[in-house]
Amino acid sequence: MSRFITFEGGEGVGKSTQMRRLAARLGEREQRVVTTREPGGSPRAERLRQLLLTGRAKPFGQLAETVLLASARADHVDRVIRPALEQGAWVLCDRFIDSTRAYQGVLGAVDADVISALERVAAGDCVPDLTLILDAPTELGLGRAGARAGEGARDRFEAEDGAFHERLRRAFIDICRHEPDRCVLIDATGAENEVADRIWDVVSRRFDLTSVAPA
Ligand SMILES: Nc1ncnc2c1ncn2[C@@H]1O[C@H](COP(=O)(O)OP(=O)(O)OP(=O)(O)O)[C@@H](O)[C@H]1O
Ligand SMILES: Cc1cn([C@H]2C[C@H](O)[C@@H](COP(=O)(O)O)O2)c(=O)[nH]c1=O
Repeated sequence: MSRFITFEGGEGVGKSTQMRRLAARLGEREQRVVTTREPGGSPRAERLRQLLLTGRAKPFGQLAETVLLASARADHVDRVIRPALEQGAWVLCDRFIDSTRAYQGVLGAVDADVISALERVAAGDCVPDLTLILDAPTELGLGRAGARAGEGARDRFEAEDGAFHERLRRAFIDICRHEPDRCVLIDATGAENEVADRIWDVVSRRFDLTSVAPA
């Protein structure tokens, strides 16, 4: 059984934090875990991440950015995700296909057929078994992200206005509604421990780990 879990949601909701928490919990149960992220995750894809997040690719337009994201994803899947799954590891990934659907598809108005075609080319059969969509009021997520980065260090999406982030939140909720078997909406409000417990509840039930005690 492959175990590919992705973390999705708006800016600053706690995806990276919760991915680390879940990795630690799985590690305590002697599971082999690979954590990774998008855009990036492999050396070549990390170079494309720099282009995208600094805004240097922005003048080329939304379609070109979407193609760059797909190129980065193809390398990441081929070199990191698929090999790890084939070796029996759990793969936890901070953002994946749903971020492209939400940011480039819904917010960027790139045609849904183009997004789907690029998704098939880049990810192929590497579809997540479970996607945790972390949801919180946008001001909470942006506040957390701002406190972490300092105002001057926001990336180009964090710097978008409130309406952008509300639409983004709605886009992720809609994705969850359309794919209820794969996606689970997680209440990301409250303390880190509380959110981690909500996630563990979902993961341990889904993958039958409720009776596996920490080593
Ligand atoms: N439940 C929580 N309560 C308070 N602070 C939190 C919580 N979860 C995460 N944080 C803090 O909020 C900040 C953002 O968290 P994190 O980087 O995990 O979010 P993210 O969703 O991965 O952000 P981004 O979308 O920018 O990648 C960090 O400083 C983190 O320590
Ligand atoms: C995978 C992916 C990501 N993005 C955007 C979303 C975020 O603003 C950044 C990544 O930054 P983070 O701090 O690592 O969350 O990239 C996107 O627009 N499209 C995508 O497919």
